[in-house]
Amino acid sequence: PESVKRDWSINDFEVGRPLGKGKFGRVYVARETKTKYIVALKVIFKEQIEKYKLLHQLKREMTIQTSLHHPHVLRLYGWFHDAERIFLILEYAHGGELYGELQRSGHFSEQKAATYIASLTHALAYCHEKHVIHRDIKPENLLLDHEGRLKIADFGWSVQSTNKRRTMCGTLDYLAPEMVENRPHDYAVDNWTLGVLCYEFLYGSPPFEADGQADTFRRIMKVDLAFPSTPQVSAEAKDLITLLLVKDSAKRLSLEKILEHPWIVLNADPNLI
Ligand SMILES: Clc1cnc2c(Nc3ccc(N4CCOCC4)cc3)nc(-c3cccnc3)cn12
Repeated sequence: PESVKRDWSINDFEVGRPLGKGKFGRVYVARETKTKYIVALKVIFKEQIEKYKLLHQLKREMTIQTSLHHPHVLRLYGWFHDAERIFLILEYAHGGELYGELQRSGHFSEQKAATYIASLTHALAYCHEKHVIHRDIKPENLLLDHEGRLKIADFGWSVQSTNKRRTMCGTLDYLAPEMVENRPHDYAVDNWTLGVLCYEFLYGSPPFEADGQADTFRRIMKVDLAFPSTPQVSAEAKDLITLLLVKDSAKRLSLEKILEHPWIVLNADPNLI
């Protein structure tokens, strides 16, 4: 859209309520004055970026995010800055946080979980094609559009919403063993994360959750995977999770094979993928 070439300023927007706040700033819903187009405006304070020496990472993340055009990846339309703040002009996800929906419902149906996993798999296949890995996917970074379509909304600046939430920066829950051990990681970390998310969508909490980070670390390294007896989950779903939560990254089910897995084929809603 025309946003790509124009240089924007805060005067082009009527800023609405805050959607969430985080370490680096806040996200607001906003309306572009001329077109009345609704966007999300993410405000990042420069002194925070300088203090944590994150300008390089921010630039890299923004360059990546601007180049990604996929129905399941939240768009970054552009950005501008003033003396003390950087503003990111983002696609507004009308449906809010997937995490909120998971908290409210406890766990998702197999159809909803399979649809979200299929959407994520397509988005990750696209990201890998563009040589983008480790999108740091966790429920906190997943949003929904007005039709309930999943949007990956992360470029490293995940924000904690106003509703109660676990400490995001601390959680190891979604990291693959090679990440946790700080070994070189490749695309397959995202396949592991899909296994963690699939489990969490179906059971309501991640598979290696533990009281302390050290215990979570141990459970991840051991791949200490157990399936509770409730809620009732199909054998196919457990099969897919087991094929993804494999310590040897080379042996994890590929993104293509995930989309061919019987549980996905039988349960994912083709209209929402
Ligand atoms: Cl980036 C970006 C684009 N769109 C959003 C968005 N959208 C959104 C829509 C609707 C509702 N509500 C709908 C009615 O019930 C209450 C919530 C919330 C968020 N939220 C956040 C967000 C939310 C929480 C914490 N940190 C960020 C970031 N976003």
